[in-house]
Amino acid sequence: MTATLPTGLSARARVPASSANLGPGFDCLGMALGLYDEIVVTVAASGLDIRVEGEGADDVPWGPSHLVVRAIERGLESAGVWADGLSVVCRNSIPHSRGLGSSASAVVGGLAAANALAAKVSADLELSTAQMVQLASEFEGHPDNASASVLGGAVVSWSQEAGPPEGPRTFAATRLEVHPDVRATVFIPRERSSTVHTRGLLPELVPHRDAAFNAGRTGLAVVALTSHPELLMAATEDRLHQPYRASALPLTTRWVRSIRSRGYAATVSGAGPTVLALSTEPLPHDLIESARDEGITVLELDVAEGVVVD
Ligand SMILES: Nc1ncnc2c1ncn2[C@@H]1O[C@H](COP(=O)(O)OP(=O)(O)O)[C@@H](O)[C@H]1O
Ligand SMILES: N[C@@H](CCOP(=O)(O)O)C(=O)O
Repeated sequence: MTATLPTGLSARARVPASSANLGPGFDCLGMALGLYDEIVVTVAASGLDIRVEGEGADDVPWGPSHLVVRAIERGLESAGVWADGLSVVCRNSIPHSRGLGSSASAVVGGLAAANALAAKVSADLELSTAQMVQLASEFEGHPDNASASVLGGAVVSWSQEAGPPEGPRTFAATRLEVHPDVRATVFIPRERSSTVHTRGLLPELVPHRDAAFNAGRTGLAVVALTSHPELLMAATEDRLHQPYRASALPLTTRWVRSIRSRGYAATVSGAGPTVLALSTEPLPHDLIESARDEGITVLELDVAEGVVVD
């Protein structure tokens, strides 16, 4: 039986951004980063009232098709609860379409807020962390981003395909504890890039030697991130997606090369255009200043914990 949530019941979710792939771990490695969206959901007597502040406020729809609203509805349905109306406030700091997992953060934040509402009515209704990973990954489509925003730290995510390729998939993820010396710096260009567009540039098949190269580098990335950060340069090399996306991301590609030429590990963050640098010391001042001179926003971010609700 579906429980109806009482009017006035409220929950808040604070959800981190994420950087997917981390170089070689295409569609399977991710890291939560300390840049946050906040979502406040209150049960109303009827209708939908939505307010968006900050990143994307002028671009996203303020109505039922809003990604956060759709995620809240999915979360309520999965937890087996019903709200007669909703008031939703989104305070966004994660830039959209820059390769920092904004869409996954929106979905994880909406699901987590809905789950918190359900848990306030009855602890028995609360979805588990594994269910959150599954729901967020199937809803958003990028388990590397979604798992990082749910679990925090760095993550390895994987899926089991049941039946035909377009059929339902079971997603799972595990968290890696990032070595405390690892620092994450993001270089965020002004220009946007659509994940769907740059995924379309990837070939259906890749040479076996490139697949083997990435398998080795992905294993190495887990070691470098958790216990041997001195291996980060080799561990962030990739042949599966960055070379194919380079033509669509000239500024990003130039900055990945430029940072690496100075001896610091750098990769395309997710599908770009942001560059993620991973280092054990702060990046040189002149490097950061010349990026800023090109209009690139440079931020050193903490490796974040997963979504938090209250
Ligand atoms: N907080 C949000 N609220 C509503 N929609 C969002 C939010 N974040 C992202 N989106 C939607 O997702 C799109 C960006 O997704 P995508 O191209 O995958 O880039 P990203 O790397 O930022 O996830 C935005 O254009 C917007 O439609
Ligand atoms: N593995 C995906 C990750 C997309 O991340 P986003 O932050 O750019 O949406 C990919 O590389 O396409």
